[in-house]
Amino acid sequence: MSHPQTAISVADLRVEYLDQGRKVRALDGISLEIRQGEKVAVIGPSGSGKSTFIRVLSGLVEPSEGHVEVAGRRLGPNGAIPREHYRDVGLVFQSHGLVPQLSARRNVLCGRLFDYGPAAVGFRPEHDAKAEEYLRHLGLGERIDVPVSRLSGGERQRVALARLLLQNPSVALLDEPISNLDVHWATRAVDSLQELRDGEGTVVMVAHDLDLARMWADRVVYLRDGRLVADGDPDAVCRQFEELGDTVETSPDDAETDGALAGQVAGQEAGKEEPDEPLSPGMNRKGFYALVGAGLIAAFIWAAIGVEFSASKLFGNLDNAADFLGRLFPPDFSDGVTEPVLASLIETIQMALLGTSLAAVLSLPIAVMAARNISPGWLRTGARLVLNLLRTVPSIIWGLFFVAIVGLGPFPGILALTFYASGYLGKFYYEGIESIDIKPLRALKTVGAGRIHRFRFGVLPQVIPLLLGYTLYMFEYNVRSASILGVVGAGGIGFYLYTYINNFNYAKATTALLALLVVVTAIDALSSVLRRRLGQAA
Ligand SMILES: Nc1ncnc2c1ncn2[C@@H]1O[C@H](COP(=O)(O)OP(=O)(O)OP(=O)(O)O)[C@@H](O)[C@H]1O
Repeated sequence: MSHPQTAISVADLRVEYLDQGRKVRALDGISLEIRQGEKVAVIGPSGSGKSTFIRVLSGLVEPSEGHVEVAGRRLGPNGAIPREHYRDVGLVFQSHGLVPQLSARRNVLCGRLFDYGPAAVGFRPEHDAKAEEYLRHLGLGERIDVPVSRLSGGERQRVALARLLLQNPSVALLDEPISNLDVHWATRAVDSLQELRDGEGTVVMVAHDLDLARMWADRVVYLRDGRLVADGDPDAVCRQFEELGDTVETSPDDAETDGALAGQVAGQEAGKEEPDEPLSPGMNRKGFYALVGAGLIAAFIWAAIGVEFSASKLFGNLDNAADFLGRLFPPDFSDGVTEPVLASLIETIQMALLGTSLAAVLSLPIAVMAARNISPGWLRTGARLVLNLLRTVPSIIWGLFFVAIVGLGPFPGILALTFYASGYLGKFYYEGIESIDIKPLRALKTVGAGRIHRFRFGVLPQVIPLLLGYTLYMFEYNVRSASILGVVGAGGIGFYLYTYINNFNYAKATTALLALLVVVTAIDALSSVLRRRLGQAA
């Protein structure tokens, strides 16, 4: 254990990344100590290892070698970071790590999640008041309850800083936190860092502005090619930096090394553009697409020959077609037809509504179990198997099964729709859950949020609009599916369609089809408006 006044202790730190099988050394033998309360700026040209340094101190990237101790806790190698670590250590990335769907206020409040139990409802008034005070101080008084997705890059940076202030950690680590701010707000932002732990907070900040580093920092650390070039008095170190002719560039927003972290976490390279290189020896991308195209054409020909597909069969029977179409019109609108058609149409919609709602309830837990980013492998495999099975059986076959079990009527139809739609909804849901942005989740973890908090504040706001959209789409689809279940006696308008056509009452069948067309078109229009709204809310 180091001296109690030491906030950060690093000895002989080395970090290597694996980049397409090659080792890239990002940090190479860094040793330094930072005392509690010190304000340290880290400078260096692009690629010198500044972000990696911050990430190692935060516990997000493991050191390959060396000793790292932050806020009295030894980090890595291969050591899990306890949640308590993130009460003492706060982080701000250039890519903010905010939850876009939540308001600025709620994002800031997430900085205190550590103080709340998983089932807590609402935040304490004193935290709310403080969150508001910090947002106002940083010039966001008018934007407090606006979702972060509608804020500019600079505004988001200020929200992330306000969250750090509310978290009030003893060690604050910031990676280019003010790159999008003008001088006025940048100065105010760095000044506000003095408030952390009543001035006793330790701050390590990657800085791209040498003037700001000179003005604000007690000490400047200068990295180059992963090595420590200088460490000490801000004026002297910045002068050395200028004399060496280095330049500090701001990392492009969002493309910053968050990708680096993803690479580490997933064990694969990230944040690198895929080059247009040969896909396998001797084949480039164009050759690959030509091969795929030829394969598709061959598959089409194979299928057409297999089923004796021939356009001449249709055109050779044009007389029959004309005769059939002639008998469809005019539709029969007599009461004896419209009344049962309308009643069965209403039943069809009711079946689709119930089937879709039950499917949503049934498939959501299965989807959570099937999502790669949430569930362990063994559970995932089982859950996906269940969803595949549900999807494999067509709705009409489910209808036959349930008619055999519970008898004729709309009830077996509802069960058939529930089972069939669960297979699809479950797949849509888990793909939706897998597509969420994990940066905000990671950021929530770094303010000490537990699993349930991360799900409530990080996953749900992102997926709810998406899942509602899928469910609406499924309802739309189920109205169509429900319209054929009557063929097997499982309720809905299909019964009349089937009976009319079987008895050659084509004019009556046309009436039923027209009624169905009107309803399906209206539901399509309504559902696409609703889905568009949900998309905007997302
Ligand atoms: N996930 C990764 N995989 C492979 N190499 C990586 C990865 N992340 C970073 N590197 C490499 O490690 C070195 C240090 O990168 P780092 O992002 O820490 O530097 P930086 O000083 O923060 O750069 P910048 O100012 O451009 O953000 C660079 O050579 C970079 O290409």
